[in-house]
Amino acid sequence: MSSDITKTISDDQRGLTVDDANLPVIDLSGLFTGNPEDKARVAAELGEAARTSGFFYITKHGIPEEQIEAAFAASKAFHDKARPYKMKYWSGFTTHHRGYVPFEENGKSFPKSINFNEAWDMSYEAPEDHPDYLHKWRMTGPNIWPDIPGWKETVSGYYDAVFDLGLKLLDALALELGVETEELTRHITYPTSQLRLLRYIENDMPATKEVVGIDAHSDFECFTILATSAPGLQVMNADDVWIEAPPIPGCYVVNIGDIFETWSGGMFKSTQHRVVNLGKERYSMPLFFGLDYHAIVEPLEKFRTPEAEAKYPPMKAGDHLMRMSVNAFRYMADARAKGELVPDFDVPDENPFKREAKAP
Ligand SMILES: O=C(O)CCC(=O)C(=O)O
Ligand SMILES: [Fe+2]
Repeated sequence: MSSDITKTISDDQRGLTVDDANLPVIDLSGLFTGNPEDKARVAAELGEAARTSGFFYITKHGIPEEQIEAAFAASKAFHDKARPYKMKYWSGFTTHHRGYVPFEENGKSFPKSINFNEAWDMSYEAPEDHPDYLHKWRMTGPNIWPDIPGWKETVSGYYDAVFDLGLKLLDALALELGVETEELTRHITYPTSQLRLLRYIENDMPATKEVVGIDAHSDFECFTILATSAPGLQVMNADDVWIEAPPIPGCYVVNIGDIFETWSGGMFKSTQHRVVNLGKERYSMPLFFGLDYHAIVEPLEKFRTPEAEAKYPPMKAGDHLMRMSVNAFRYMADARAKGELVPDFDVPDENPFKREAKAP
């Protein structure tokens, strides 16, 4: 297998390049000065981006480059292990989605369509007597860890740093929406905020609608803070056109998710995005900043117009995550088929937050 082959990329997998499209880069340093005017300025920029494309880069975010590199290195150290080692930590051994997700678990139509990625998944640490852990299938509970020396410390330290950054962003976005931060943070005690350590697998298949790095989707939580090692990511802009979002040194990519779209009554956009199958090994680390499983999500009071209420009926944050995960991970679909996972919510074929791209 070679990574320097000329790839066949079908037309529907192409995007505008950064030269043709406008990608906001927002300097967050104003969130760390303690000066309310600085914070308001950053919040206004975040709001502008969240209302238009729902997607932006952030720089001066306060997380040291070495810490991000160490987390990438930990991801590579795990993914470089042999398959039998990785399968000892298969997420299918858990009922709260922790550990290793091999690529053939991805998507409900494998092998007709292939998402060429594998992942290590962890989330907010919750105790083993947490009622939602005992209940099962609620994405809540203790993490598991591979027995690689220092790995847990590196990855959990990274998680904590990005989680804290998420709280800062949440606070700024609350200001921008004109609501008390507490109105949002009251839903966060043991959140289902997952960190994925993704590796996209080298392959010489073409890039088509069926063969992708990750299929087009929106994220299900408040927003996502994403570090990437290489090109491949595309995001849908405000005109529903795909644009390439390559890594920019020192920056994270942030996209608004389904929860913020709902809270804002549709004013903030939950960004559709995908990773094209460029066939090269690629690493990425999204942290999906979410809420407690049982948090009820609906338009915030000030955005509760009749249209918004009709479009965004109340949903449980965790049910939304689970109904999407049941379709996304084969072991969950299997558990459901065997009657071990019995959803007490509807499982639609498609995410109601999906938007289609304009024809290329
Ligand atoms: O790898 C990336 O750049 C994006 C990953 C992603 O969209 C996801 O895991 O939800
Ligand atoms: Fe995503």
